[in-house]
Amino acid sequence: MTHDVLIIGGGSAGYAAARTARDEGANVGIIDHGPLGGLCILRGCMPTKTILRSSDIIALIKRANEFGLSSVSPKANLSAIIDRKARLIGEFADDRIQALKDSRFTLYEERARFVSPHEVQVGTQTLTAKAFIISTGSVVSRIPLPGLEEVGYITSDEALELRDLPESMIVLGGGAVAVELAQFFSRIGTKVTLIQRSRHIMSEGDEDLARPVEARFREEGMTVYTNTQLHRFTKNGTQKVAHFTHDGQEKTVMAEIILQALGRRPNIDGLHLEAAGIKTEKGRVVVDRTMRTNHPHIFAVGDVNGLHEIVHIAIEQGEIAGWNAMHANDSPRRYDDRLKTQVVFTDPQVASVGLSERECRRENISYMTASYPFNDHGKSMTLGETHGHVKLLADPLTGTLLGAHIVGPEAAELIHELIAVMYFYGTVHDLMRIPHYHPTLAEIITYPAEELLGRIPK
Ligand SMILES: Cc1cc2nc3c(=O)[nH]c(=O)nc-3n(C[C@H](O)[C@H](O)[C@H](O)COP(=O)(O)OP(=O)(O)OC[C@H]3O[C@@H](n4cnc5c(N)ncnc54)[C@H](O)[C@@H]3O)c2cc1C
Ligand SMILES: NC(=O)c1ccc[n+]([C@@H]2O[C@H](COP(=O)([O-])OP(=O)(O)OC[C@H]3O[C@@H](n4cnc5c(N)ncnc54)[C@H](O)[C@@H]3O)[C@@H](O)[C@H]2O)c1
Repeated sequence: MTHDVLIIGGGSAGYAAARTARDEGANVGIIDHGPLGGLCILRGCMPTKTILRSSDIIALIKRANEFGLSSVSPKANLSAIIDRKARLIGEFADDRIQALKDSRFTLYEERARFVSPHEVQVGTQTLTAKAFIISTGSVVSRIPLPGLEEVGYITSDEALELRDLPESMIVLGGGAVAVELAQFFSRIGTKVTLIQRSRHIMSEGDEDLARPVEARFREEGMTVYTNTQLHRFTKNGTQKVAHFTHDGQEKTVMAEIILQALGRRPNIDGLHLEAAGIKTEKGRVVVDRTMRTNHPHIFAVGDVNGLHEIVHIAIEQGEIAGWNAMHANDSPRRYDDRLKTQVVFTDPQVASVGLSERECRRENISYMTASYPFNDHGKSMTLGETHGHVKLLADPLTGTLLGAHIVGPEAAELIHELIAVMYFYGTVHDLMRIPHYHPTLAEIITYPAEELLGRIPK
């Protein structure tokens, strides 16, 4: 069987590529061994955000007194939370499965492997195509820490299926998976200890964004160790024990369950990329800005290229590859990460777009920055949501926004004004001219903008 475009992996990136290539007139084949639906829907973005809603609500109910309401002692029913998640995820997955099975595509529910740069084996069939788009996603990294495999652990996959509330949990790591799930379990009643190697959680971002989240975690009763080195894991009866160094001191922590959230790696297992001569580097498929691999007719998009494991970026890359695959002789579309955005859905939320201070320093980019705290902002005070701040980075001469970062209430929503302004190469002057309703959380953006405006040479 021959196709114009063959997509290997029908998750968010692959489906976006398939739809785009189809709209450009391609005869598209999609190969996915299943379960169909993709990480974001089945075990990523959507299930985590669904269960976090329950833990956010319970945390707010526990603060009833603060708002002049009689206190209540809510209790979480983890099994019911998982039922709600399963119901919603089932609906989201059904929509995606229907779309993949649409007659506009040919769906092969098989595992794919390359036989040559122009052929892919699925079951007993060999498929050929003018272009291939690899979108096989990522898998949890196995980290060789002594004793960890032997004592056993769960990953985010199993954490999203637990029905009995663990009494205690050690969370390894301080990335997005670790912090979102750590706060979920802590808020619904598990005694959580989070162990992070770097000096602060969410170590890819600026330190000032992590500190308010760590403070909130500790206030809520979580134990957070940063700046650690994990040594080994042992068992004490049914308890699992982590042995580590913290600030130079030997420590041990015991818990019923270990959640291993030490990162994911591109999923190239069993694809036989070598049979097609596709270049990889540190386990990721190497691509250029047009999403092409070292073969111009083979593309790789989403988590499998290891650029950013974020779903809207996976979709954007899929659309770029789907279009480029059908326009080999036109000027190619390119992926641009100027507006790279990430949100972590803790409370307070953390949202970033564009450059961080760390990136500006590393790349020698001149910038000026100003921050404003939510605990001095009227609307957040009325809401009782005063953790965190807004930080803007701008060009010191022109005031053009280079990056924007929010740690605080509704950061995930608030960041979109800044994404829009940056999309149009807007400046701090623009932020001051755009009307902001009073009293809103969004008004806070004007305070650091005003400070930066005052620093621009007249
Ligand atoms: C717990 C968690 C929470 C997350 N939360 C968020 C969030 O809130 N926001 C956000 O932006 N991102 C989030 N992410 C990241 C996001 O889910 C991923 O970046 C995104 O889903 C990746 O999409 P993809 O299309 O690259 O891969 P996937 O969706 O994983 O698709 C890969 C597909 O390839 C198929 N496949 C694999 N190998 C083969 C093969 N050999 N042959 C045939 N088919 C194959 C698989 O069955 C799968 O359907 C989260 C991730 C995790 C783990
Ligand atoms: N809200 C969101 O958008 C969201 C939510 C969850 C996941 N994701 C995406 O999924 C991807 C995977 O997330 P993740 O949190 O699993 O990975 P990650 O790479 O973001 O974090 C892994 C953490 O483990 C630590 N670590 C790694 N090896 C270690 C070792 N040997 N000892 C001690 N610590 C070690 C790292 O310092 C880091 O803090 C991320 O890229 C993230 O963007 C996004």
